[in-house]
Amino acid sequence: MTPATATGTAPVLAVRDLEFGYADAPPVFRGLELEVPTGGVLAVLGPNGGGKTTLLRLLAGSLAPKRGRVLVDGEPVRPGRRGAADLRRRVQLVFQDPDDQLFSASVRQDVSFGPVNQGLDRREAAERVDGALAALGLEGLADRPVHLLSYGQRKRVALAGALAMRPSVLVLDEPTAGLDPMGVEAMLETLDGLRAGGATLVVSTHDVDLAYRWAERVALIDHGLLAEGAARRVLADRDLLSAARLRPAWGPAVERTLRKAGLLAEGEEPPSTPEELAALLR
Ligand SMILES: Nc1ncnc2c1ncn2[C@@H]1O[C@H](COP(=O)(O)OP(=O)(O)OP(=O)(O)O)[C@@H](O)[C@H]1O
Repeated sequence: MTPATATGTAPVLAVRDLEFGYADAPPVFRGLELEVPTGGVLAVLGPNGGGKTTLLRLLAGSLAPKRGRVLVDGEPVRPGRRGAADLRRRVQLVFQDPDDQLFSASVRQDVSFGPVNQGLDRREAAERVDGALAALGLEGLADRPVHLLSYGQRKRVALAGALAMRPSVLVLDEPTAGLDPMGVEAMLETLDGLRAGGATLVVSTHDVDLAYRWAERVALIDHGLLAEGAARRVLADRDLLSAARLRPAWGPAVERTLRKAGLLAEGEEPPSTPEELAALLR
């Protein structure tokens, strides 16, 4: 991953004047401008069909823009297959459904696929695979057949495979979708660990409350960028949420109520879990 850098430095990824549409359909994006700050979590929110997956795939080089550019570390991605392959290596996409990503017989084989295919020597590849398995708590499952794992475990294996590529940016399509509440918290804890290590994460979600409590920045999209900025500001704006066809979050309403009741001082962070809220009200 990139070394630890503070949010607010030059963007690690940017799109400029980007246009993309699927065959025989109106463009999903036209003139799209977006920057992904280095370090921290950018959550991409929008309604069903709004273009979240399409944007993530454009950022990760698995779709090519019809017009405009993607820049990594300020450098435009070269046109053509080699440019796209370079982008895919530096920006790793983790699909929403792990079964779209996993195809090897065992967990270790699957996580090894990227590093081995990249031509790394065996020792370096094994080191990366061991590191990724450890980061995801999968050491005990390394030799298990992938198809015998639970959905949540398969999601972790897919993430480990991306991590083993040591990308500059991890792009995760709905990483918490389909997980039970404990699975969601475990996934967030893992992603928090990566963030603390300096990773840049781009995460799509429909969950406004999750983005409010967890992401530093958000991009609201619905066939174009509606707003981008600090999660606490954008997601407290009911008009913006309504324009993005999203329901208001509980978080901002709770925060407003606590401040009005004098239970939260100026500059004090609002609670981000039910337990923290309960402690504040005790
Ligand atoms: N392979 C494809 N071929 C044609 N149209 C597509 C394809 N994939 C997506 N679309 C269309 O592009 C638009 C954006 O879809 P996309 O999957 O990016 O939205 P999304 O925000 O990720 O949706 P969801 O929240 O339902 O996953 C939609 O109108 C969708 O029907």
